[in-house]
Amino acid sequence: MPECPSVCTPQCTNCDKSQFQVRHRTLEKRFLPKFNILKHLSHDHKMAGQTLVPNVCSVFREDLFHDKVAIVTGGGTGIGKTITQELLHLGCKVMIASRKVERLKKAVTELKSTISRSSLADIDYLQCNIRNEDEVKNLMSQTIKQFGGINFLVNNGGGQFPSGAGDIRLKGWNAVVETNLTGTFLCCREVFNQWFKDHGGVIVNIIVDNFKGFPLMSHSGAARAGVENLTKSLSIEWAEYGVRINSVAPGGGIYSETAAANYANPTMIQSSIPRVPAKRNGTTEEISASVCFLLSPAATFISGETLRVDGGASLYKNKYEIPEHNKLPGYTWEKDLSSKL
Ligand SMILES: CCCCCCCCCCC/C=C/C(=O)SCCNC(=O)CCNC(=O)[C@H](O)C(C)(C)COP(=O)(O)OP(=O)(O)OC[C@H]1O[C@@H](n2cnc3c(N)ncnc32)[C@H](O)[C@@H]1OP(=O)(O)O
Ligand SMILES: NC(=O)C1=CN([C@@H]2O[C@H](COP(=O)(O)OP(=O)(O)OC[C@H]3O[C@@H](n4cnc5c(N)ncnc54)[C@H](OP(=O)(O)O)[C@@H]3O)[C@@H](O)[C@H]2O)C=CC1
Repeated sequence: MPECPSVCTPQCTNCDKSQFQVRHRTLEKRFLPKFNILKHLSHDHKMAGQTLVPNVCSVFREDLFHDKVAIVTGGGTGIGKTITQELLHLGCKVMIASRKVERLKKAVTELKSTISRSSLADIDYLQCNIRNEDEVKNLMSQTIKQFGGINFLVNNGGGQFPSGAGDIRLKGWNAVVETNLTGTFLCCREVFNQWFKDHGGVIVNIIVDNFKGFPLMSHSGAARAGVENLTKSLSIEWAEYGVRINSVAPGGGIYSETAAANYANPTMIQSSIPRVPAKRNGTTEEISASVCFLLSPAATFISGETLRVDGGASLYKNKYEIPEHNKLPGYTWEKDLSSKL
């Protein structure tokens, strides 16, 4: 066990681990190759009666976003939750939004307890299915009412299911496209119409590493390619209103329990490791840092861009193995003429 880098925090009331030890185990857990080992690490650690929330350790200065308001869709789980934690740590007020109220409530209770008394940070949640236009309109208007405006929108909510393209039913295709492309568009349009048009603001869209196609998730690959192009169009259309917009494309598999739970085989995300030059999955913290960078004044000259955060995976091997076959024969005039004889 390495030495605790910061002030030691209380012991867990269920076992004898310190908060730092638990944090260390949590990180270890992310990189275990065999998922079944997780059962040995799964009890809920409680510090002074509360479920443990790991310390945030941002590379950015603590007051960076102290006068800012952010909306993070899908902010109650996985990558979105880490982004929310880091924004709060940097003094931001954050509204998290998604479909499942229980998950949002739990995240708000956990994360509220991490905000120090001297901080201007605050967090609340709103139920919002980003596919529903009225709910998206309500998300923007309620956030403005509650926090006095909006500076940042992080379009993180999204997802898909794995399936060969030949088996995707229209309803499934529409569900994925409406979630990832239409949902992102609705959030962008509404934040622009209700606030950014008059006050400016910054948008970051979370997409995926689809740069070599996205086999077995073709619906999501197509929808996210749409978001990447939308990012470019809006960066031009809305520049004169003081709006910047960029995308972050996580790749190589970013481990979180909720992300893994979406796959029938929860080791699916780990299975991408051999195809990542960095030879590991990414962390939610690595995605969050990129998002905070793009939201920050360090990125005021960056707009319309997609930042790949993938340990080099998008430049390396495709995850899809093609079996040996002879179904795509070459064309020659000789063969063509002989077939006509
Ligand atoms: C097999 C190998 C694959 C390669 C794996 C590589 C892995 C490493 C790389 C990973 C990169 C990306 C990771 C992530 O994105 S992690 C985050 C994942 N999180 C989510 O995906 C959560 C959100 N997802 C969803 O909520 C849903 O998937 C969906 C977007 C579809 C939401 O739609 P809705 O709530 O409307 O869903 P419904 O359940 O009502 O379904 C509507 C129709 O969609 C079809 N469907 C849905 N699920 C499946 C499924 N599992 N299999 C097949 N079809 C599905 C179906 O037609 C549904 O309608 P019916 O039920 O009436 O038929
Ligand atoms: N983990 C990874 O390896 C990668 C993830 N990504 C993308 O990053 C984003 C976050 O994923 P991750 O944290 O890993 O996984 P999670 O499953 O934890 O996050 C998905 C989030 O999106 C929310 N969401 C889904 N559909 C909707 C909807 N219709 N309206 C509002 N919110 C919605 C979910 O909340 P709720 O269910 O409550 O609605 C959930 O909080 C996703 O867009 C994902 O596709 C991209 C590349 C790789």
